[in-house]
Amino acid sequence: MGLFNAFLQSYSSVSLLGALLVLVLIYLVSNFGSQEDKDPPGPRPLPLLGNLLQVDLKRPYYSLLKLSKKYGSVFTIYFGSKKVVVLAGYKTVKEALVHHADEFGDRDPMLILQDTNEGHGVLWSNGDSWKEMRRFALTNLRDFGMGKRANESKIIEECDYLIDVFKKFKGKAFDMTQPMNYAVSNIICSMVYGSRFEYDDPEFTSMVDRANKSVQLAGSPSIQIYNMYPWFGKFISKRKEFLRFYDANKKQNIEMFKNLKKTLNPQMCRGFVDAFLVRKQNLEESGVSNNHYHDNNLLSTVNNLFVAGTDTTATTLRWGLMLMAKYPKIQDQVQEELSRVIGSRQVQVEDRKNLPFLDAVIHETQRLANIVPMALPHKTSQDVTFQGHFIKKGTTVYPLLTSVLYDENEWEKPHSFHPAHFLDKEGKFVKRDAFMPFSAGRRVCLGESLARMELFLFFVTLLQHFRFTPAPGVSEDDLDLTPRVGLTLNPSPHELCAVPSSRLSLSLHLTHHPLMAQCFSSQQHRKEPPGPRPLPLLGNLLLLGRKRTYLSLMMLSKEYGSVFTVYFGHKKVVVLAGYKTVKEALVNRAEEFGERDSMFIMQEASGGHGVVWSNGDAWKEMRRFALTNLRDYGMGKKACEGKIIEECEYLAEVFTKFKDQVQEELSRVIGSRQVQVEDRKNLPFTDAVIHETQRLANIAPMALPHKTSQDVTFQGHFIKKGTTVYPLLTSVLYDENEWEKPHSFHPAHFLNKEGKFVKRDAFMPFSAGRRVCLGESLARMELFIFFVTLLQRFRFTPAPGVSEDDLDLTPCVGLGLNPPVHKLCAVPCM
Ligand code: HEM
Repeated sequence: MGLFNAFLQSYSSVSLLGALLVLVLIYLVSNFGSQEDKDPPGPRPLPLLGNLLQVDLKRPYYSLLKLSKKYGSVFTIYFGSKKVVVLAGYKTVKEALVHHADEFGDRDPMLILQDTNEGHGVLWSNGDSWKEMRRFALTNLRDFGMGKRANESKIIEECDYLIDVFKKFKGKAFDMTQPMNYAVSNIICSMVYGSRFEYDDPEFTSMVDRANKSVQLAGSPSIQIYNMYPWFGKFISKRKEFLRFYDANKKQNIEMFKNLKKTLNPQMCRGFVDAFLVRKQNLEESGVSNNHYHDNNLLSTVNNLFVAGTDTTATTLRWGLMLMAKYPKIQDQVQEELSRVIGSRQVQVEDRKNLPFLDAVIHETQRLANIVPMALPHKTSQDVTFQGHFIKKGTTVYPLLTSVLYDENEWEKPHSFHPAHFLDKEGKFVKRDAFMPFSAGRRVCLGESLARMELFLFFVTLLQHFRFTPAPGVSEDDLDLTPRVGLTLNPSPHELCAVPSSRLSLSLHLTHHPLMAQCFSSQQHRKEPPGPRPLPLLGNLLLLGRKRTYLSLMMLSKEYGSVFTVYFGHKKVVVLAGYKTVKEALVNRAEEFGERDSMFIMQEASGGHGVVWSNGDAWKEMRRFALTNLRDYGMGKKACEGKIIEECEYLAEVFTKFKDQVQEELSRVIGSRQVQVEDRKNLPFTDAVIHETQRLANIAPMALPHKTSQDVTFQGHFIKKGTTVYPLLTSVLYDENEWEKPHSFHPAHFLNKEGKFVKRDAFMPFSAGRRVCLGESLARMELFIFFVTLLQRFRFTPAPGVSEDDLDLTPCVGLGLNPPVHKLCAVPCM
């Protein structure tokens, strides 16, 4: 039925008859459909139509699943005259894609995508060009943050924008497709173009809308007919629409490339496009012609990343929210786990391991949503004998991912939404082999790590802020899970309500938890943190060393514990000491301890503006803007590396002026190559030395003063809203429970027995939580490159006449701890 409907949608009956006649003639002169002995079995094809009568073109994956029950896990089917081998079930798909990765690893582009991509790019290409583009895209997307921490804050920031949009609907029902697409698209855009876009920027929104519509069109029955019978092309209106969208996005991309080219700085690539243009330029300059870095590959690869990076993840998220609305009890469980484990603080990727139920729900959403049901068509790169069947080189192969994700031998309840598929008896998360929504093998999804991070952060943040329900008048049962037709499976059009879950309801929720209930009841006693008795006017000033307040506070913490009160004159201050306490306050209770308390002098100077000394919405906006823009200008990215290396050169020049060594000898010896950030992983000892320097130097010993944003009960103590709080970072970096030799310079703190670098939780020189240093990634990169470059070129020694022991490590007084005034020799290395 689907087939004939598709015909009737697209043709007049006269042209249809004419076309059928042509097909009959072609069939008669061909030996179509003749089966070889060892061909995989399959239903007998009809002339011209092949097996189209057995396939519902609106849901071909579903028909193939049914056919696999009859013909087994490797079978042949004819889409018109096109012979296709279908692989079904986890074991078979895995065996083909993973164990015979090369043989089954080529792509068979559908005709409509061959027309537009012409064998370029990464999705629909093959051979050396595909290999080079895939490698280049992977390397560069990783450099621009894919799967890394750098991306985490970008995604979290984008969640904030999305939340603002959702809030505007004030709990009323709306279609979430567009805002979700824009938010997700911005993540790939910032990696590809180097910037995000506003949701009301018509250039951006039209590009996303067109991409989304194209994916839907590419899976429509009439375009499938075109893929099988190209002769009908000009009669198919959806094909024309698809090509129109493709051309419009192509034009827009060409315009964007032009603009990026105008401002291109090879030392500072903003994103994938810059990196590509620089590579292209370098190859041209060195006279290498005939390479893969040409405009067509740029255009197709960017388009592929843009489409694949937007549609898939946004669709999965919409399925997730719809499933939450349909199964409110599961949503309850997710939100209970969220409030118990992270409360209202900002989520981090690291939290995933402590949120097994939520993780299971995301995995189960991906499994059931099954958004790429037949993967993308593969092709055999050579003759293969597989499970006793012969498959000729060049045969189209569909790895039927539906049959893996719904495999009855692998899943207990393959057709239900059952998060327990991913939980063991103790409620711990368990991986499942047959979880294969990203496919596997050579053509496995290139954006898997990015998608996984996005799904987690977006999903958690949305569920922290909203409760999702069906539109008024629609029951949970009415929510229809039948997917819309398309190349990827979207939910059918629907609206949901995103009802803001107020902080109050979160807190109320929390009081049900025994630990929290304990806190709430102790609040009634208003037990303030202990501390030394203050004198009138002076407070505890006599106890606080004038120069090294942080050391006095360390001493006081030994007496009064990890949360204590101290009076700076008449100003009451609560001090937090030790890794566990500081982390609990700044990370787990980020909101309550996240305000800045201005020092009077800073308040006078800054007027409460800017990002360090401000609070409220102004701070939020400035921090977000500064972070986005510093990142756009390279912070924490490869783009920054070149800039820092350049600066090292200037510094090295200054240093060498003080020595009488010959410049020429210097450059010859250091002529070895320049360090790169990537080298860090191969320099564990250097890395440990840098970390240990930061730990021991402890340059921000009391962080900057915080302030409670509301009344807080913390570790049994009551702290009033507006109280100044000092997270005593010294007490974290020198915590005797955390460090083996807290007061010595001991790089081994960061090395395991094999000499490999190990992270330490109590390494917190940048502080943590809401007010964590905004420039952490930049600083870490600078420290590494400066330090390594200087040590590559110089040996540092005390000034003549000063012994190593004479070098005094007592820091200078100041807001940050500087080394005391001293001179060193920078002796150029051989
Ligand atoms: C939930 C999200 C996603 C899902 C379920 C998904 C799934 C898939 C699947 C099934 C394939 C086809 C694999 C095959 O042919 O065997 C694929 C390919 C691909 N995906 Fe994804 N994907 C997702 C997100 C992303 C993102 C965010 C990006 C952006 C970088 C991306 C980029 C690609 C590319 C470039 C390919 C083609 C790889 C090649 O042919 O070598 N995907 N994806």
